Amino acid sequence: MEAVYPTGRAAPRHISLAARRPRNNRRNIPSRHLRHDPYDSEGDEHESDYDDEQKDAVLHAEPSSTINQYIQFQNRTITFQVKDDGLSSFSLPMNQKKWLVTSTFLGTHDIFTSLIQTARREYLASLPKRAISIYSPEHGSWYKKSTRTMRPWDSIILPDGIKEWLLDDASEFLAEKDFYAERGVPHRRGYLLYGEPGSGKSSLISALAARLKLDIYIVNIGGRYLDDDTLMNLMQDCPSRCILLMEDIDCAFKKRNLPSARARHTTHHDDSVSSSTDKDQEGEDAKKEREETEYRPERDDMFQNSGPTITLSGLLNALDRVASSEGRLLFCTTNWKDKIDPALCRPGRCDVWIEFKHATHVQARDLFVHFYRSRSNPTTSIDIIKNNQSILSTKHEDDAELLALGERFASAIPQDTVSASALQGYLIRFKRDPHAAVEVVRHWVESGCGQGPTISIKDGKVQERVVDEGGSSSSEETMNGVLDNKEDTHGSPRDGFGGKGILPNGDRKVGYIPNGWGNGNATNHGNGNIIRRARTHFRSLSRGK
Ligand SMILES: Nc1ncnc2c1ncn2[C@@H]1O[C@H](COP(=O)(O)OP(=O)(O)OP(=O)(O)O)[C@@H](O)[C@H]1O
Repeated sequence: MEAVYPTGRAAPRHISLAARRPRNNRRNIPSRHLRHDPYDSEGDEHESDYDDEQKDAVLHAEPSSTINQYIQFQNRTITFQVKDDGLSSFSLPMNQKKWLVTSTFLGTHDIFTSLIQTARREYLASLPKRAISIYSPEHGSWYKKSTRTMRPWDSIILPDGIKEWLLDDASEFLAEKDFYAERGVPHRRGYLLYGEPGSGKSSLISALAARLKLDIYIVNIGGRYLDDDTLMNLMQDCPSRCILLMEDIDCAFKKRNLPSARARHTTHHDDSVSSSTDKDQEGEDAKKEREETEYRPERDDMFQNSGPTITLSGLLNALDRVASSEGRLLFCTTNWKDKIDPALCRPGRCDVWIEFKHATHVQARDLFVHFYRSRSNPTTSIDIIKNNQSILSTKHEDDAELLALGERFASAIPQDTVSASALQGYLIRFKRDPHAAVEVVRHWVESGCGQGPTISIKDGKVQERVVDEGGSSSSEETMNGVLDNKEDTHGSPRDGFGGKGILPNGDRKVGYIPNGWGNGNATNHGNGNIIRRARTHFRSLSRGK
């Protein structure tokens, strides 16, 4: 819908709204015709409202062409009248243009602008939002960087009802604007999500944004081109009803001083799992640790001197000032809570602290079930492979079977030692074969849960990390060696894995399952088919299928 203001007249009493037919089912709204007030208390008047997904919407706003219609708006009567453009009735419908003429008495054109804005806001609010927009600062203003498909809420698997609690809390906060106003309390709420990497902090924020239909404004407070004034302006321009995200907040003011790689490693796995005596691995850990904590003068100085940076007090001011947008949800994330200045996460700034840990048994099971359950039909498990045949399971019993497999999978995962992202990475290797995923999970756990890449490509060579019965080893193939080797998926020595791992009976060694680094301690399950299937999946992955 386009607002066309009659020109050459002061304070026009009527205004024409041209209702255009959508081209390719897309709505074309020239946003420059509408005023944008970033401080509008309703808040969503950001021009981003004309996002791609919203252009798809078709607006039906045609009253009868024979009868005038009247509405009351802001204590004025507004008349609607449809007029055609005078073209012959023989012209094709797509060439005809209709005009929706609105008029009122004793008013100014402002009432029409207000009417359009109100109608648009209510209309957009009623649309099912299919994507969230991500904004970040550029040249001191917010710019839309991307549009993300909405992450399904049920794809986030957290223990103890955390996500349900968060949803309730955030929804209640958004609905209580008046409650805050009556008590003179700034309508702002802050959450600190802290804990293990890959435990779902960012994913939860995306899913919450999708669920509450909020866009995300990400500010990297450690950014080189951000100073206190710019940050203040950004906070003021941030619309109400949005999520303001500050990731890795511990990195903002100090040089990050990571604990040693070894310390990190032991938090991921219990001693029995992580007590690998693999000297190479130890050497690599030590090297990595040195690299991470070493002081590198040129690099640090370069960053410090290359542009303005924000100060802690600048950040606190920006968050607290009256001008700072109301109704926004602030989310700060960190892997190292203890490194954050207490002033930043005190109540009023970060009111709620949520700890994220490695996966519990229940989480591991639910992640498994969710992963293999079809999205389109939650009671249908996809393509479960049985006896080397791919079948589509549709019965409810299969759900029970999936749950039983999930229990077996979870029982192999040590409690609170493996991140949800590591579990997800493991399951992706067995995309369509939950049975294989269950069969070999113990070996994956024993070998250190796949720390590091499973495949690395360096100097034109594909290096696969495999675990052997005798301990860790790796095999190398040239790119051609792997890619040329297409005919065999059943254990020929020319299978792209160096021809190792064949047992006398022709089965694969279990230790050759794609499982990651470290000492395998693998044993033979005597289930060659499972192993072959696992390897076939793995090979497909390595070919990028
Ligand atoms: N609890 C979870 N439920 C579902 N998926 C998860 C969960 N935790 C992690 N994942 C998956 O792992 C990946 C990484 O998760 P995410 O980025 O949310 O972790 P994070 O805690 O923000 O990590 P970091 O602290 O390193 O930024 C995502 O692809 C996500 O799908």
